[in-house]
Amino acid sequence: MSTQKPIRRVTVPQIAARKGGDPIVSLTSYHAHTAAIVDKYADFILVGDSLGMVMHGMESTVGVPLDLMIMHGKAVVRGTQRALIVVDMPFGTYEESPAVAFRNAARIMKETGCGAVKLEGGKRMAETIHFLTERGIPVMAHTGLTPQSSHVMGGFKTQGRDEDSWPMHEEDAKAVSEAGAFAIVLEGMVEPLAAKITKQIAIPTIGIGASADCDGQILVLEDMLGLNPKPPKFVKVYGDLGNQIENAVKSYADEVKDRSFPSAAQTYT
Ligand SMILES: Nc1nc(=O)c2c([nH]1)NC[C@@H]1CN(c3ccc(C(=O)N[C@@H](CCC(=O)O)C(=O)O)cc3)CN21
Ligand SMILES: CC(C)C(=O)C(=O)O
Ligand SMILES: [Mg+2]
Repeated sequence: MSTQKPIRRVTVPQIAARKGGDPIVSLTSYHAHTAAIVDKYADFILVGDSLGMVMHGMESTVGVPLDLMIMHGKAVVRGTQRALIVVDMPFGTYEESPAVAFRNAARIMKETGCGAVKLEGGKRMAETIHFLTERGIPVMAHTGLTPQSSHVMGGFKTQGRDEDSWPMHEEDAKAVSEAGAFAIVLEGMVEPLAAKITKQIAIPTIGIGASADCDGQILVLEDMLGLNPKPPKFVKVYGDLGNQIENAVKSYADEVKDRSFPSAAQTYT
């Protein structure tokens, strides 16, 4: 029998209470073994729908199925014990009505064991965010550059370049905060707008391509590890995994060809 006490995960209220406090650390993860590493350092881990592009080679996040989010969500929950796990609701699973959103969010939570869901949209999603949170589903909001709307926006476009659009972005953030979201991702917006919104609203802002003044930051893990050959400008590359993987694969290929792999250590006698 293990005497080790189970480690309790970071809770939604603990994240919400970090407004204006110690910066919230978060990364995406789609995979059990990498999530186990991220779990030691992140307050929450996002199973993002960017997995469609990163893991499955899709051109956008629009084609990501709910079942795929659930499969990767399960993998990350199994691989972790400490961080709060947040799973993205994919395009088409929440926009139609609060009732449809509830049905799909409840499925995500029951089947993965995650602690919260995230969905894209400001004012227009406020009613749905209220509906979910009133019924026991914590919601992280996501405004600014919302990749699921890339077909309407004409691509992945930085938001707030034109100061006339600032009031709209400020109202979006205020609306989701008042609707009950416990935190909000601000993606791809000019720095002063993200800083302004962070000061105005009561919930923590999590920046990606936004501002160092946000209450926390998030990046796509594979981007910051150096696996994405063409990362967006807002990514800081902390690792060199692309080259490390290539060198390892090349060594393996060489050793297979010259029969130095497997050697005695890797064979059953
Ligand atoms: N690997 C990956 N990383 C991400 O951060 C990410 C995804 N995938 N998929 C979903 C969205 C899409 N994201 C993106 C993708 C590209 C740009 C991009 O190319 N931006 C331009 C700026 C364009 C402008 O200024 O309007 C850039 O040069 O960085 C931005 C966000 C962020 N998310
Ligand atoms: C970039 C983050 C915020 C995201 O939504 C994702 O990875 O899908
Ligand atoms: Mg996403």
